[in-house]
Amino acid sequence: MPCPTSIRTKKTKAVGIPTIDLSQSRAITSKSIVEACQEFGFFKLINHGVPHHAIAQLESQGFDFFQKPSSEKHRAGPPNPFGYGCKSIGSNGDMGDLEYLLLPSHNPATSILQSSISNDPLTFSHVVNEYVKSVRDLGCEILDLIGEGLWLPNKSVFSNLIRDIHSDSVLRINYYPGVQHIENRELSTKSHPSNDRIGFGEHSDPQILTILRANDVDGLQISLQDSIWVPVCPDPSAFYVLIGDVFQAMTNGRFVSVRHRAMANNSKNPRMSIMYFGAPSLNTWIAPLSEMMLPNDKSLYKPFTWAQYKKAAYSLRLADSRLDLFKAS
Ligand SMILES: O=C(O)CCC(=O)C(=O)O
Ligand SMILES: [Fe+2]
Repeated sequence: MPCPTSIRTKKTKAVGIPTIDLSQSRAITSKSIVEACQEFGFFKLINHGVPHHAIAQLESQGFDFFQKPSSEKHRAGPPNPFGYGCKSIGSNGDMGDLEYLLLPSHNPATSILQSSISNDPLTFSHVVNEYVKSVRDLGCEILDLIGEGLWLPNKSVFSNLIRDIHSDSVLRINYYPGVQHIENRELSTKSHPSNDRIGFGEHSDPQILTILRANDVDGLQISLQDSIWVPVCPDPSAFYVLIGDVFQAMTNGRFVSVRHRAMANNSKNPRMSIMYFGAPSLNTWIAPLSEMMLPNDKSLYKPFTWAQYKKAAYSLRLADSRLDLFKAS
């Protein structure tokens, strides 16, 4: 499916995927980010200020790891809670050819894990820390802009959640091998790769927000209110921001957590996406902010801690609407 130049909103006007240019004035960016979060729960970010070398070095470390023989990669797994995983062992609705690395974002990975991922664990750890710090700062900036755009008395109310040293944020690197690899394997089972295989099934991210960066290979698709899947053109110089379920709950449904999926890779080149999932600490209570409610508004969600949400969310199938579990009656 070719990348569209425009998508339809629920008001059925055709607009482009919202693009936020962080080099513009704060007043303009904060207003456009809030609009994008309300309408799509998704936007593209350009002029984001994350140094090119921080991205390039992590991408290169990722490729070095995923190109290792399978037996070596499995030494860094299973991802319990951090390390290497592959979807052939997943059973919650996602399928296809996907490998991944899950890494902590506040405390460095254990040295055992680092040395099972890289032959140069010190460099690996330095590269991951530099990337995480830059992207967390970017996440705080976006959340502060949202606080300003919503005219909140404390504009840092959201960013403080991911600044917290106990924040449960994580870094995930997904790897979708190129078609050559798939053909070799599938030929032996006499089937052929098709254009509609799913790499990572439909879902919304449970956290506050996700900051995603991918290389120049198609794959990511977002679903709009009318359930049409819209392919997102790859742009390795940009980041994509996805609103998660916790943000939808804190804004009492004013922001929407975007449903998305990644198609299996039909390109010759591997696809690599890197996600920073910004999350509160496990014992943070999540409930709609009073500032998000008009006097007669009812809270749409029952309060929950992030630990409760995580546990409940991961017990469901990936595609299920997990926030429904905490709908107020
Ligand atoms: O790999 C991608 O582009 C998306 C993956 C994703 O949605 C996730 O890891 O939550
Ligand atoms: Fe996701």
